[in-house]
Amino acid sequence: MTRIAVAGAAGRMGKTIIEVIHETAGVELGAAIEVQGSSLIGADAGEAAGVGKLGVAISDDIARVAADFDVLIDFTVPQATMKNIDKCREHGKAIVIGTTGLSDGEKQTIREAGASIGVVLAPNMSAGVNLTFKLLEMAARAVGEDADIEIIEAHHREKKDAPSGTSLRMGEIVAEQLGRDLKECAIYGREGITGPRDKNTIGFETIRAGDIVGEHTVMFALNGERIEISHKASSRKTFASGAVRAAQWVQSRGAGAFDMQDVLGLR
Ligand SMILES: NC(=O)C1=CN([C@@H]2O[C@H](COP(=O)(O)OP(=O)(O)OC[C@H]3O[C@@H](n4cnc5c(N)ncnc54)[C@H](OP(=O)(O)O)[C@@H]3O)[C@@H](O)[C@H]2O)C=CC1
Ligand SMILES: O=C(O)C1=N[C@H](C(=O)O)C[C@H](O)C1
Repeated sequence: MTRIAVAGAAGRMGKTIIEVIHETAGVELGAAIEVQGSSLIGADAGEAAGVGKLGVAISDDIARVAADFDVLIDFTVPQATMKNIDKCREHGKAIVIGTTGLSDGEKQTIREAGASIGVVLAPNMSAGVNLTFKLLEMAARAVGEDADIEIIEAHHREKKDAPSGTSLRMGEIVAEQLGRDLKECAIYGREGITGPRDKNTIGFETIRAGDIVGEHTVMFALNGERIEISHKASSRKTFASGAVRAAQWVQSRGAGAFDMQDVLGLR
């Protein structure tokens, strides 16, 4: 049995993860964490998630519930994730991180925690997106040098970070295959007299609208044809199921820094 704690328990992803834990054999909700001052501290996490009473009160202090879980799943904000990684290190707990908008330095600190605890960090926990990453490697190798490459992503109106963590990872994968540095070749949106397109750039377009769960398209445009590799998520359960699977996987792995390619055996 894997006992899971959920950070950001009252958030969109936190509630969905609690729902998936409730529906999945071999896992149980051990603890639920929310930000200090939240009106839901002390409330039942199952009731807050809409699945009925689970007997787990939402806490604002990981230290106080450390004996109740094996793996923390964190879908919050970078500032909270960085505090949670320290707490997990302190208490010897594995962690699965889905939070996006992390800086390069923050990602490096998270990976370094893998020296003492199990860490899975991935901007997208869906099996479909992780398969898409492999297709992008193939497409970039086959036509990337000759193509104009554009990455288009769409998410709900409440999303805090842009471009999405997934689209940035897609850009990195394509750039790596082409021997380019994404930091130098990325163009984020266009406006004004931009002139003709520089062939070596990778463009990003961001849409924020309505309740879109998460959509990503990478376009490889050539003369006379174009290839579009797309993924469209229609339910947050696809991410939540991946996160729960990662929690079970990392519990049996021990220390190390991993991503969903490792969890899904796609490396
Ligand atoms: N890797 C993946 O597969 C996916 C990643 N994501 C990412 O997950 C993150 C969360 O997304 P989403 O659920 O939509 O966002 P929400 O804003 O709905 O949820 C975030 C939750 O974290 C809470 N929170 C903030 N600070 C803390 C803290 N210190 N301790 C505990 N909880 C805290 C927030 O509380 P409050 O609102 O009170 O501030 C909120 O309830 C984003 O970075 C998003 O991009 C999303 C989907 C899939
Ligand atoms: O905030 C979201 O909702 C999502 N964020 C992730 C990202 O930034 O890539 C993944 C997913 O598309 C949903």
